[in-house]
Amino acid sequence: MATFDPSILQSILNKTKTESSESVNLVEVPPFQEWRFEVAAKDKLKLKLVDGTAEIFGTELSPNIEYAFQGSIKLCVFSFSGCKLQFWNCQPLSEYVSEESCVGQYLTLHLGLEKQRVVEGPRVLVIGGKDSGKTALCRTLASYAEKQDHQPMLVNLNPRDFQFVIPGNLSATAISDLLNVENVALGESVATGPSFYHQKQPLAKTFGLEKFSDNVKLYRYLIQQLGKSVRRRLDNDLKVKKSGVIVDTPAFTIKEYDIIEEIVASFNINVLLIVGSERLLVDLKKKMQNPAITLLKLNKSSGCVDKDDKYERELQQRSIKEYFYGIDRLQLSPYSITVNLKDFIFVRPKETEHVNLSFLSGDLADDDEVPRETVNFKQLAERVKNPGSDTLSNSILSLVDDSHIDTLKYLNSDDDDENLIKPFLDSSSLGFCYVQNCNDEKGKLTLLVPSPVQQLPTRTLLLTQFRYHE
Ligand SMILES: Nc1ncnc2c1ncn2[C@@H]1O[C@H](COP(=O)(O)OP(=O)(O)OP(=O)(O)O)[C@@H](O)[C@H]1O
Repeated sequence: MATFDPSILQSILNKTKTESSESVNLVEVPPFQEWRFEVAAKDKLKLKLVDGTAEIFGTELSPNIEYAFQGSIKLCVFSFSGCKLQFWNCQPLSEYVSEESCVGQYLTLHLGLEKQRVVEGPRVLVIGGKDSGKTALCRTLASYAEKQDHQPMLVNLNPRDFQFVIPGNLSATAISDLLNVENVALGESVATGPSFYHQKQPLAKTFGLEKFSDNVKLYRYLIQQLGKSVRRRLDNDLKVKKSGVIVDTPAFTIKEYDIIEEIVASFNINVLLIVGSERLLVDLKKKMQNPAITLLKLNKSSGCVDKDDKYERELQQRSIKEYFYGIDRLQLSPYSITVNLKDFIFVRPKETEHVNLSFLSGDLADDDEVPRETVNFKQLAERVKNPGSDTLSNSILSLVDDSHIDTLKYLNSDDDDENLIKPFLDSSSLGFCYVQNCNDEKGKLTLLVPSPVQQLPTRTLLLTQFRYHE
């Protein structure tokens, strides 16, 4: 007969996760630890904070409110004081409580940045390897600052990512209220309609391509343009200026040093955070001689999950869906509008051939420089000649703010002058629409737009590389 082992009973009693009924699970998160979970693509996990305090990447959860996390999501709930969470509706793909949270480190960093928030707040640039937790860190820092009544500018320079906009954009948003943890794009914007929280108004420059390397010159030009707009905002809004700027980026290596320099100059960066790569820190220290910039290395969280291409595409499609249709708790009603093709100017970014610079042993080709005065706009974007269903079907279009451009002049001419491209690239996006149907015979285009409009607020549509299928 088997003997009773008291350690088994002890381990059952110690287990932090217990099934309190058939379908509702309880997780206990000890202080300074985090519960990491992953939800499968087709599932929806419901979650409630039933005791203590908890946050997701810096955004506090409200007690006893039901949160829904739609599939394909990898997150963690951290607690400073310890908490109890209930979850139900589906079993996560994986879940565990980890003692190895990086939040203590993020908090120390936040307190350091907080000291700089006197007249002009810190301008922070976050760089690091792919999936090293750059976005999680930026979200956390922005949320902590917001909690202390600041309004930091959260800037996203990763065109594969999306913050209050859809993918393909470089954006800057003043964070004036909680981020929406249920929404993959962090929340609704003024363009999409109602919101739980104070609506965010992202400033977006449409890049339109998926990877920054698809057209480095255009990418760098838009960084300069966004930097200018952010500086204007800081000059006109003392609260935002005092709060500072937090810049999220794609995975750069030292080979992209010229782009890093471009960002540093455009956003007047004074704190450079390198996540998880000592090598990158050492290389940057060698190249960056500016004493006004503080370089700091942060550890990569052991919770970071690799996002493969398929997963990123799923998230991108979801962000587009949520842009038009909202989330479960706050469903939006987009509108269809039919317009004449001939009434619009279509511009699209040019995809340039990928140049492999790795053979240059870390130094960049001179050709890659974008001297500010001598940009050749023909290399950045082009006018779409004869737009029709073959080019437009299912595409995502950016509504370019052309209020200051004499668009009639361009509509009535086939001119491919490079001066034509510049004003459009210098403009911001007013929002996005999706091509539901393009009737070549009738010359009509049916678009899905987020808000009800009699007519589109622009005559210029920027055709992105992104497609959406309902
Ligand atoms: N502590 C954590 N626990 C669980 N999941 C986490 C944690 N930190 C990050 N993640 C997840 O790991 C993935 C990678 O993190 P994140 O997107 O922040 O990295 P990134 O460096 O910004 O990625 P990219 O290089 O694509 O820009 C994301 O799905 C994120 O939600």
